[in-house]
Amino acid sequence: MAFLHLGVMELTTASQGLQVLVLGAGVFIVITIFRYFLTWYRLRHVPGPFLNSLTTLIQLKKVFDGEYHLYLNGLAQKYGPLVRIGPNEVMFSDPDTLRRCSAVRYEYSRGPFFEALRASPNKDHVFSTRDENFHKELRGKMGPGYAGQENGGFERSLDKIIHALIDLIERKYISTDTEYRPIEFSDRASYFTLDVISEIAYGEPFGFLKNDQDMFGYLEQSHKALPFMIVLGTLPGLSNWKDMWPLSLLMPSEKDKFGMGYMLGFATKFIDKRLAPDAKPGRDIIQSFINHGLPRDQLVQEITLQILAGSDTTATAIRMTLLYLIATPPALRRLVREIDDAIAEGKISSDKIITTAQANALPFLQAVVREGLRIFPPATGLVGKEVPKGSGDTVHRYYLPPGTIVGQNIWGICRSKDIFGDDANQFRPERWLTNDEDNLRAMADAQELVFGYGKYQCLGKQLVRMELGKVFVELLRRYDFSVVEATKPVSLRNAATWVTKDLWLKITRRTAGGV
Ligand code: HEM
Repeated sequence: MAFLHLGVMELTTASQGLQVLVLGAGVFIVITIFRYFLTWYRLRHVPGPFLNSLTTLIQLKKVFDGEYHLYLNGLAQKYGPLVRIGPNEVMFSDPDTLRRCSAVRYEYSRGPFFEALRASPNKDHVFSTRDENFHKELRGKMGPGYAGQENGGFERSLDKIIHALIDLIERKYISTDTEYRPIEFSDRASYFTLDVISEIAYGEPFGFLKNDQDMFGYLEQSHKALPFMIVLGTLPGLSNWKDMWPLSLLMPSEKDKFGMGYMLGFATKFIDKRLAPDAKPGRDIIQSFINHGLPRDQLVQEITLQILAGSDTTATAIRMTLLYLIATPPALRRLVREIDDAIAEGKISSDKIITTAQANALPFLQAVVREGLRIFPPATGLVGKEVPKGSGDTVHRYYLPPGTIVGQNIWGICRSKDIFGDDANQFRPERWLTNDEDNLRAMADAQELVFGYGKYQCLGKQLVRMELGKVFVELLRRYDFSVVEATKPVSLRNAATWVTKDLWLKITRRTAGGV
């Protein structure tokens, strides 16, 4: 009997346990639905596709489709200046709102997307941190290094790598009437920028150009890692998970023999050598960071970030501007004429790499650089900022409660007909030579936003300008370029950043005006 009684008691306890469990699950589901509803309700007045207001998965699909920039711009054209693109995300398409979100005085902060940019689990660099005070402190310490102060500037380093690029072309890729030697220029542009960054950071290039090879499988691995990064960047709630076990195992490690992990390991060894008690101080960007008090671990993160932030973006600017030039003969002819005339008049030395001061004095070259960055912004992500705590904000007459993520449609800004005229979709550097000061100011103010603005503005902007000013002159004074396959000159995918492949070019030596 006692045995039976015990059995009944156990059954009762088990069914009570089950009831508590079911009740708990029920409460959890109700709270989740309620919170979900509240999130949806907060932004119900902002126009946008209904499905987007329910889930971020729609965006995720569009990112994987590879034309995210066109999708976002299409939404802007359909729904207006402010569109709801996710449950807690809106997107704007005008310069004023972009400036507002990044200006010091408006106290917006970074949204969760930025955490996806971490190179190591739980370690932030200046581009990933969401702690506004830490971000400000880092920018203060690194600003002089990025500006090239204290290390004699970037001129010599850039010239060295431009020589390496020319040397590679001369060794392997000059076609003639009798020899056909096409070059896949997309990767070579990345090799160039990766060597620039390593030369500037470590005083030695990685050797991509010298070896004409994807060193440590860096490009291959970053292309493979892209889907993972896309998911993390688009579903920001997941960003923190990747820093936890077991997902943290997928993150680059200093022990890796290839890819970003190898770069991390390389940076660590380099910094340890530099910080050793008997080490001689260098004259480079890292020494500037050290002099301004950046500790060892932070140095490793920042130096790795330079590669992440500065290589593919600048390579996109180089490869796509060159492609637009090839496809626009009047602009190409005018640029080549400007270069040839400058050489003939002694404004550019005939046997040395053009200096930045000389490049800055060539108006059409500067117009080409601006136009290339405008027509094809290298970084097209939303880089969403968060509406400050307190009373929220009002954008385009829509109230946005605190915590709303506000993303930018930089593609739309750069292709705006209101700002750039009816031919905004055409590559036309001549637009920058207008005498209309007001129009020029408005265009320049909008185009500059490809580098962000204010407290978040790109720290590599000055270096990029120098690279672009030099590289086009040094290529075009020597060579003619043509595409190999006119019906599909390049393979492009946009996933907030660009994945570019198969830009096959034929390079021939110029017969006149070269050095
Ligand atoms: C054409 C090339 C480039 C473009 C278009 C570009 C664009 C951008 C953009 C849009 C941002 C983010 C702004 C925001 O959050 O609102 C950014 C941030 C940043 N970029 Fe660049 N970038 C380029 C090249 C470089 C290079 C060469 C470097 C370094 C060597 C670099 C270093 C950085 C850093 C460190 C940040 C973070 C700034 C901060 O957190 O305050 N970038 N860049």
